[in-house]
Amino acid sequence: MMNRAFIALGTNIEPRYDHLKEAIAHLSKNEVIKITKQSSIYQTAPVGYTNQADFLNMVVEVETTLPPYKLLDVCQNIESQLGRKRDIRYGPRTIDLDILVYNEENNRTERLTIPHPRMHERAFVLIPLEEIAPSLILPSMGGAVNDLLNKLPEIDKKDVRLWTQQELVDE
Ligand SMILES: Nc1ncnc2c1ncn2[C@@H]1O[C@H](COP(=O)(O)OP(=O)(O)OP(=O)(O)O)[C@@H](O)[C@H]1O
Ligand SMILES: Nc1nc2c(c(=O)[nH]1)N=C(CO)CN2
Repeated sequence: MMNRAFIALGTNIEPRYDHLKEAIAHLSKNEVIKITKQSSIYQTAPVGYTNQADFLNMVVEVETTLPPYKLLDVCQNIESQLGRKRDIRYGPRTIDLDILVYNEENNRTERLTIPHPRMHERAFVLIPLEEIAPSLILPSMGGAVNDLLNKLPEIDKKDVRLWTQQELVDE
């Protein structure tokens, strides 16, 4: 069966753009995962643990025959392959892949909670997600992506802006 999932990517250790590109390449080369939509890349101020570098964030839509836990395995293997080390909670990372949504499923275990429990309060997730799926409905979170984004305080959104490849040249 074909399933639709959304995956959020984030990185704040250089070379950030390369980490995004490599993670996308790993996803694409998986025979049972097809990337069907890809947001722009956004430069975002760190949320949570704020004493760290700015992130690049984006969201992709995928079609896959993998069940949720297998998709999580793929995401975590990509994180390991790109050299992610886990130390500070919410701290710096070479790459982070979070499953935001998987079909209409609601799952709540420590290893995997879907929809992602913090996505509705994160502008760095909702802004790229809105770009590719504005009317995606998240019943457990109280509405469609564009509604959730409208409910976020302006102050949370002001530090999320489009990132251009020109900035790669300048970096
Ligand atoms: N929807 C999900 N997507 C990815 N990981 C999840 C999800 N739900 C639960 N997890 C679990 O969360 C654990 C910690 O993930 P991670 O270290 O990436 O957290 P974090 O990125 O610091 O914080 P956050 O989860 O708020 O983005 C993972 O080991 C994974 O099993
Ligand atoms: N801007 C931004 N801030 C974060 C991010 C992230 O991807 N982008 N990820 C975090 C850990 O999940 C904590 N804080």
